[in-house]
Amino acid sequence: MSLFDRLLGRKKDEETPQKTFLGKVKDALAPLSADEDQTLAENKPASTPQKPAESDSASSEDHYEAGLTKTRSSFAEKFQLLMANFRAVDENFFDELEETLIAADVGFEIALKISDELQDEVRLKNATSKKEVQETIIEKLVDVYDQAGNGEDNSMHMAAAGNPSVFLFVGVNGVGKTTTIGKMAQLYRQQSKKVLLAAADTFRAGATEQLVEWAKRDQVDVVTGKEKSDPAAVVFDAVKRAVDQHYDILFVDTAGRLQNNENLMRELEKMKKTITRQLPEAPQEVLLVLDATTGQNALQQARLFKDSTDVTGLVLTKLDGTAKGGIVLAIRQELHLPVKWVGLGEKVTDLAPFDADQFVYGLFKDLI
Ligand SMILES: Nc1nc2c(ncn2[C@@H]2O[C@H](COP(=O)(O)OP(=O)(O)OP(=O)(O)O)[C@@H](O)[C@H]2O)c(=O)[nH]1
Repeated sequence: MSLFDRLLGRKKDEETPQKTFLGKVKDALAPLSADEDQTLAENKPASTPQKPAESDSASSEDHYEAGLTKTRSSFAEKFQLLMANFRAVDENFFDELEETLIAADVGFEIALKISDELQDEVRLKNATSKKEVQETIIEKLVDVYDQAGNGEDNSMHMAAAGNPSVFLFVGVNGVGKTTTIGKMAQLYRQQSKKVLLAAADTFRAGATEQLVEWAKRDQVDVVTGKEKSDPAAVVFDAVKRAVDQHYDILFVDTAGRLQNNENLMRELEKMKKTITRQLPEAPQEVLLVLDATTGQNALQQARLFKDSTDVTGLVLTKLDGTAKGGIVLAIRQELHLPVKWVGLGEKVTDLAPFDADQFVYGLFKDLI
């Protein structure tokens, strides 16, 4: 069944009063109960990628829907305006469609591609009425979105049993690295993981205190260094402690800004080598954190980091504060880097594992 059909079914279920929306969505999106999921997770070899099971899937759905409100309503509004002015399937119409897509930050090239493919499809289906055209467009958008993520591995990679998993967080300053670590550490700790944080952003005054605050709130341990000290030395101490004291997960917070990008990338490489020297299989994840509110700028940053370091996945933060959620499509289509987590608010609970179905539903719900 295509993603579009699944979403359509979900929408119909939502409108059917006899079964609750939540119940239906659970059937459609979560074939395993939390218990089954947990049992399966326990039976998997330790190297199998895992994410913390959602302790409350209802809240995850609510988060997606609420977190994507701005993008959804902004796109729906523009799209409805486009359709309200619909006269015929002509060049004018497709020009306006391109503009609507670009405004949602799906990216220029993708907007053109979608528009071209749609022109073919609308003709092929001989769609002329407003309703037919609208349906074809939404189906195509969902389809393009789904295809772009084909074969994408959104799971978190974990170390073999007995070794700590190391997650290195990179990204420019202010994107939400520290906040994401704070939220994620809490999630894993709730799963009874022994969690250690490393404050390797020794560059920015206040960065260490911020992480120490999170560690207190999460009730997890943290390794710190002096301001302006060598971040690799902090990483060295943290990895050593993680190994010696049998931690399950080590989160490494890094600086977002140095004198220049070259220095920043060199510093990251040095940290990675420090990790690998002690734990050859680590880091299991190098997560690039991007601020969704910066739209195409985020894409530019992703290109830069992807070229300089082995990014394994993305965390897209602040989706709640932007109408530019279409950026996920641009990232998927262009960079082929899996989005692994999304930040949907400032609270500790406002972090969710990326779920394509929930995301697309959150985007197009009002138009399906
Ligand atoms: N609305 C919203 N705000 C967020 C989200 N994630 C982070 N923030 C906010 O973004 C701001 C910057 O977050 P930080 O975690 O300090 O960013 P950073 O990347 O560690 O910054 P540097 O330490 O300067 O490199 C803070 O005010 C966070 O509360 C999110 O998902 N939604």
